[in-house]
Amino acid sequence: MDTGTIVVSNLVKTYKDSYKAVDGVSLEVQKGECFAFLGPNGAGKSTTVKILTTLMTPSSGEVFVSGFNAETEPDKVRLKIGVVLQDTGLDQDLSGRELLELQGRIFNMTKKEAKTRATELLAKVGLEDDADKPSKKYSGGMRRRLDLAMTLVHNPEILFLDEPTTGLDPLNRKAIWEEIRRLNKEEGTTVFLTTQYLEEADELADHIKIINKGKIVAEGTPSELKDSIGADVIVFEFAEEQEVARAKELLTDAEGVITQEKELRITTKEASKRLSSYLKILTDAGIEPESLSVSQPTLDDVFIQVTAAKREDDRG
Ligand SMILES: Nc1ncnc2c1ncn2[C@@H]1O[C@H](COP(=O)(O)OP(=O)(O)OP(=O)(O)O)[C@@H](O)[C@H]1O
Repeated sequence: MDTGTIVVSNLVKTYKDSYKAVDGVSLEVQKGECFAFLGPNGAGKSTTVKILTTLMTPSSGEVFVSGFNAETEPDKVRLKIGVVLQDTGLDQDLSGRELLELQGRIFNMTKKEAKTRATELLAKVGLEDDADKPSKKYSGGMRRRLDLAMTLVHNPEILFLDEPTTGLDPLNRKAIWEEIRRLNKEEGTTVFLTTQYLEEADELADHIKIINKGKIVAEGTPSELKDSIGADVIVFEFAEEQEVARAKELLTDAEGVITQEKELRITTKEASKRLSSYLKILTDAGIEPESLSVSQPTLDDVFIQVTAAKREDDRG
């Protein structure tokens, strides 16, 4: 019944210096769902993935993966999951085919079974033509496809992907997305994804949670998250950062104001009505925005809004 599910209750991870990298995270992923975990650098995503994939033990809380306790039954969990971490460190002298066959043998396949599976997977991820090259000659995109194929050898029920497309060009990113989507939608593999690309989460995920400083700060489907902003976004761009700070001081009655470099973003329910009064306040004070726009919120706006507190803190 629990096959392909992830249940995390009140997970806490405190590193030696007593900093809580994960601070009471709870989440559930259903079988066949694509779940995305978003957060700024250092939010606690990789720590969570390491605990869910049995590479690290929690300080407290419980984690069940495919019905098995990740802390007390790690071997059972490992048989059910495939993991693509940020740096996989594959043996670069071996070819893609050799690495896949070796992986098959690690999962107790006969030589013949491992060969067949390797050929099948090379075709699946589009690496047939380069199957026999040493993997050190692979491009970044090819290596990511090989990483993905390596995790699929034993037909995992759940796939953990830690920033699967970081560093890839748009074409390779799209190819990886298609493969993830196919695995998820056609083969019913549960996917747990961490990403810094909101576009990636928007494209792939059924459900998103945003983590900041170890705590979940927002959650929902991509459209629920966008709707949660409940308003339009006015973006002013200025020539100088000082003008942004000055504009923020002047627009005292604006709610949901976020500044980022030369941009000032206002999230408001009455964008068109308020725009002219905001512009007047600014121009009266001698500040001319270089550009302005009004748009529907994107996942970026949700992300910027819920993680803004962290950046304000970082600036001190
Ligand atoms: N082994 C460790 N010892 C001590 N602190 C650590 C360790 N690993 C991570 N941290 C700290 O825990 C916090 C969460 O780190 P984590 O790597 O989980 O974040 P992340 O969301 O994956 O970030 P990124 O997007 O940069 O990979 C950070 O403040 C990090 O510095």
